[in-house]
Amino acid sequence: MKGLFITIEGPDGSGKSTQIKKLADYLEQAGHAVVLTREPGGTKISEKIREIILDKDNIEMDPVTEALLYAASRAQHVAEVIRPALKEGKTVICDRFVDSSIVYQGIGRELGIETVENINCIAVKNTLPHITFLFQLCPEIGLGRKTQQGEKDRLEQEALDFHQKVFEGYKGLKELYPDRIVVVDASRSIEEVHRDMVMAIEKRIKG
Ligand SMILES: Nc1ncnc2c1ncn2[C@@H]1O[C@H](COP(=O)(O)OP(=O)(O)OP(=O)(O)O)[C@@H](O)[C@H]1O
Ligand SMILES: Cc1cn([C@H]2C[C@H](O)[C@@H](COP(=O)(O)O)O2)c(=O)[nH]c1=O
Repeated sequence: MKGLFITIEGPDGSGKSTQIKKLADYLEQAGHAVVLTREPGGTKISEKIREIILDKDNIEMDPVTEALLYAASRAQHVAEVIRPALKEGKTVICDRFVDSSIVYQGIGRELGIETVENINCIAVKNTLPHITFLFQLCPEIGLGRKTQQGEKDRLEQEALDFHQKVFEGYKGLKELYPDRIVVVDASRSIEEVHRDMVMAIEKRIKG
C-alpha cells in the first residue's frame, strides 16, 4: 500500500462531508492525487447496497443482515476503488469506513465489536486507514444540523437513544486504535475544524 489512506468518522451531521471537500482541495493544491469516496457507496454495486440499507421506507432489517450489507458494500469498494488507488500511490479520503460498522452495528445494534471486526476482516483484508479523523459532536446538535436536509434515511430515523449510543461508542474508539485516530471537536466553526485537520495531516506526512 503506497498511498495515504485517510478516513473521516463521526455521528450523523457532525460535518464530515463539509470537511472532506475542504481537505481534498487542500491536498490537491499541495500536489496530491486525491480520490474522494464514501461508505456505504463508492462503486455501482456499493451504491445499490446503500439504497437498500438506507431506504427511507424503513423496512425492518435484522442487525446481522445490516452488518453484512455494510461489509459487502465495503468489500466491493475496497477491491474496486480503494486498494487500486493506494497501489498507484494516490491519497484516498473516505467518508466513513470500518469504524462506522464497529460503532453503529457493534455498539448501536449491540452485535459486539469483535463480531463486527470479524465480519469486516474478510471485506478489507489488510487495507486499513493510516489516519482517521474522529469528529465528536453530540447527537442533539448533529441531528439538529441535518433537519433542513429533507427526508431522513433509515439510520437517521432511529430514536435519540440509538444516536446517543453511537456518540458514546465513538468516544471509546481512540482507546481501541490510539495510533491512527485523531479526535476533532466538531462543535467549532468550519474553518477551525479544517485548520486542525490540516495541522494533523502535515504532522503525519512530515513524520
Ligand atoms: N462546523 C460546523 N458548524 C455548523 N454547521 C456545520 C458545520 N459543519 C457542517 N455544518 C452543516 O451541518 C450540516 C451537516 O453537515 P455535513 O453534511 O457535512 O455532515 P455529515 O457528518 O457529512 O453528515 P452525515 O454523516 O449525516 O452525512 C450541513 O448543513 C453543513 O452545512
Ligand atoms: C459505513 C457505515 C455507515 N453506517 C451508517 C451511518 C449513517 O447513518 C449512514 C450513512 O449515511 P451518510 O449520510 O453517508 O453518513 O449509515 C453504518 O451504520 N455502518 C457503516 O458501516
